[in-house]
Amino acid sequence: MTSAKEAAPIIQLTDVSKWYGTRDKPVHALAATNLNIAAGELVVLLGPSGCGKTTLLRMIGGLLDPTGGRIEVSGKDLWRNGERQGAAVADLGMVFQDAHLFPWFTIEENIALPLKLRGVSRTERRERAQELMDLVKITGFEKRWPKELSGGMRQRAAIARALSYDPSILLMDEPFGALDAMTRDSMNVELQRIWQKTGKTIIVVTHSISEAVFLADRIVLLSPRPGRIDSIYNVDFPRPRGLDVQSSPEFQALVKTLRHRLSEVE
Ligand SMILES: Nc1ncnc2c1ncn2[C@@H]1O[C@H](COP(=O)(O)OP(=O)(O)OP(=O)(O)O)[C@@H](O)[C@H]1O
Repeated sequence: MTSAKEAAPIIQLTDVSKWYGTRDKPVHALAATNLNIAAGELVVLLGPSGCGKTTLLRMIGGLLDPTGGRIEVSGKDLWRNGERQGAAVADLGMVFQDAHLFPWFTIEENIALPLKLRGVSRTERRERAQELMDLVKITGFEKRWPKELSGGMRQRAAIARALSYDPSILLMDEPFGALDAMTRDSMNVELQRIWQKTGKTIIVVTHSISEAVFLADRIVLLSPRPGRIDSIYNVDFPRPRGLDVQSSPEFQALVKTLRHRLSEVE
């Protein structure tokens, strides 16, 4: 049997780079970067502030055009002549640090909004929203307003919304960065469960070393000025991982290795 890592990559970056034009001088945010991500992988982008994690994630998500190189998603070019290609974008869902729910829509309406924009019928939208609320465990809150939910529940709703049109890939930029430590821990366990249940490919940006080690199949460590991939670490702890794994000597050894490497590249 072919393992996920041997199969054709679902995301392929070839010499992808980014310069930002600014009033003083251009900023070289990301040097030519090559990276393949296999279908079903959970990859974490880790690195110090300003190393280009968000820039890289936004380029993969089709929110930012690369200055150079090629991004392929599910075998399709994401950008062609500076134009974003809809066929590739359809396979991508995004979750940000802030849930970005519309306050004037109920939770169910927020989750189903991408489907409404795609012309999906009301009945089908309801069914899909219900299914997703079950998946992220917020069933019963469909008629509530976003302000009535806790931060963790709002992020669950944001994950459900990103999954509404069933993309193969979920891109998450510090999704739990604004949550308290305990909620963050439980959300990471939940994310792992959702990932195992759905089989999505997930890329998560984080500053947190322990979050990276807990979640990842692979950790891509970036270094700054300009941003580039410094090193890649495979994380082989068995799944599903419980929070107890964090007290194991192997977990702590990897955290220590990463902390040491980060202090060198910062
Ligand atoms: N719109 C922009 N215009 C100019 N420079 C930018 C812009 N966005 C980001 N940069 C610069 O590009 C570099 C990479 O930024 P990016 O936000 O991708 O890093 P990051 O690793 O996600 O940082 P953080 O962890 O602090 O969010 C930084 O030097 C940043 O100042």
